[in-house]
Amino acid sequence: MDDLIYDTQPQASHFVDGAYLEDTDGIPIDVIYPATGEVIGRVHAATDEVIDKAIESGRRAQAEWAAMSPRERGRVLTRAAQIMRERNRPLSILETQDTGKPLQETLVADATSGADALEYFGGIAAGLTGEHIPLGADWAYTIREPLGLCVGIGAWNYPTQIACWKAAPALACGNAMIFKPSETTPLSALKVAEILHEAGLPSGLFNVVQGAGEVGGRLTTDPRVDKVSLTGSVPTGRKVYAAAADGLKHVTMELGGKSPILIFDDADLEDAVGGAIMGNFYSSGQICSNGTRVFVQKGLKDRFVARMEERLKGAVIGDPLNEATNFGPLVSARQMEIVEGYLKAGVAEGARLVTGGERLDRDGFWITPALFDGVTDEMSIAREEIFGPVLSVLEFETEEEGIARANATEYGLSAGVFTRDISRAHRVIGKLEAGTCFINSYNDAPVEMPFGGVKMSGVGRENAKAALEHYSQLKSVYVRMGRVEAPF
Ligand SMILES: NC(=O)c1ccc[n+]([C@@H]2O[C@H](COP(=O)([O-])OP(=O)(O)OC[C@H]3O[C@@H](n4cnc5c(N)ncnc54)[C@H](O)[C@@H]3O)[C@@H](O)[C@H]2O)c1
Ligand SMILES: O=CCc1c[nH]cn1
Repeated sequence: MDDLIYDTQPQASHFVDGAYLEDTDGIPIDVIYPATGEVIGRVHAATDEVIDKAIESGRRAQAEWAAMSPRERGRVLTRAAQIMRERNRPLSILETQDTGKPLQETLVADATSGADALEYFGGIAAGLTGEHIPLGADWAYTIREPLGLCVGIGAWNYPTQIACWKAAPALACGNAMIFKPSETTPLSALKVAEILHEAGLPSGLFNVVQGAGEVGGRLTTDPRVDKVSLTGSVPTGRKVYAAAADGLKHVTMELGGKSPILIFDDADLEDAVGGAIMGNFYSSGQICSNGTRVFVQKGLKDRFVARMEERLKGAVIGDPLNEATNFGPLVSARQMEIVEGYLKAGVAEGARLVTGGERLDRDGFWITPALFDGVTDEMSIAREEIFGPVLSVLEFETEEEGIARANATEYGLSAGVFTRDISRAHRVIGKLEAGTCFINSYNDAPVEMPFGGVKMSGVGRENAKAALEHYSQLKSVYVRMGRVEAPF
């Protein structure tokens, strides 16, 4: 499979009912390679006819899929995982072309993460059982049933991973899914659909339709849809959650963050710097869980900043398809403008730009990794999600102060602690208001661990056994063994 290269112009815009589907009446969407700004493909947003076909085929297929044994469903997912692994390189190249992320990253974090999810949920599908509840002479039992037709709506930073993190638990539980990728990165989800069908997934169970927020909105509000799972920003999450609530639909909301990393004086400096690099500059800083507020205790702060500046010289910025490159462009001109705006705001508000933050004089959307020191809590770079390569260092003195300042945000996606004092590590993590936490590490996202946020960062969890709760519902059955006693 290593010689397989996918065409960046897909066969058609949508994948519906087991086949590619085109309808050029839909609004055209150009696919732009972020490293050069070139148009490398074009898709069309789904028309009402495409959406209707996706919904109808999904509902039809779901009824039969739910009637299969969970083990049979799991086998299809496991096979898809295997195909995905075999095609990791061409899938990674396509992901790099879609997102601009370096191939060095996409080879290890995108299709591989998608395959992990398919394998994990394929493996535990057979364990989807209810429970027996003894009630003296009588008893009850529960059955874990699917929700029906689920809609997945993706962000642009991890297109393959997001499609698989949603599809794998949904399908394992016996649901169908319609997935709408971000309009910025429409390519990879089509490959996920191809692979699932090649692995034996019946037609209609995983449909991909293209489009922007308007298509997402139509899917969210359609009464034939039972659940909506969004990965996106908080403003979009508010809209989608509200629209879904009107139909009392189930939701999963994987939203944005402004996560803290607390680095104590006793931390291993190299690990702390490495963790902060993983939490700020991987994927050019475009990761929801990034720890962009790096609180460093006073005794270590200057050494931390100096060492970070030094290690940032190791960023290899260049052609993302060259495996030596470890830092790529931002996903779009719009995202680059947003980041530039925050860089200017940081300087204007009095933070010290230690290094980076330069726009490169070349085609594409390039900004070098930026390190700010002397950041204070009220600055916009410390309060708002930037979603770009901008690390802010904030100094703190005591544990209590660090925790209070870390929690002073409406977000609650992730948090990290670096310290050699293991009691302190657990004590601090216990007090941090975040859904996904790390001790002496940052940004690991294994499928075995639940992923998601608290406060404005989200509702529900992806991955692990926890995801099954969000793609299934319990039916309770009371069983009377004796006669029914009634008052009359
Ligand atoms: N928590 C997580 O797991 C996670 C993961 C990745 C990204 N994110 C977040 O995503 C954001 C970046 O991604 P983005 O710019 O693509 O986000 P976005 O909110 O702009 O868009 C996300 C998706 O929602 C769709 N959408 C927009 N308006 C809609 C509406 N009214 N109804 C239905 N769908 C609508 C978009 O077309 C896109 O597919 C960041 O805030 C980041 O933190 C969160
Ligand atoms: O972007 C958010 C999800 C994620 C975190 N780490 C890898 N993917």
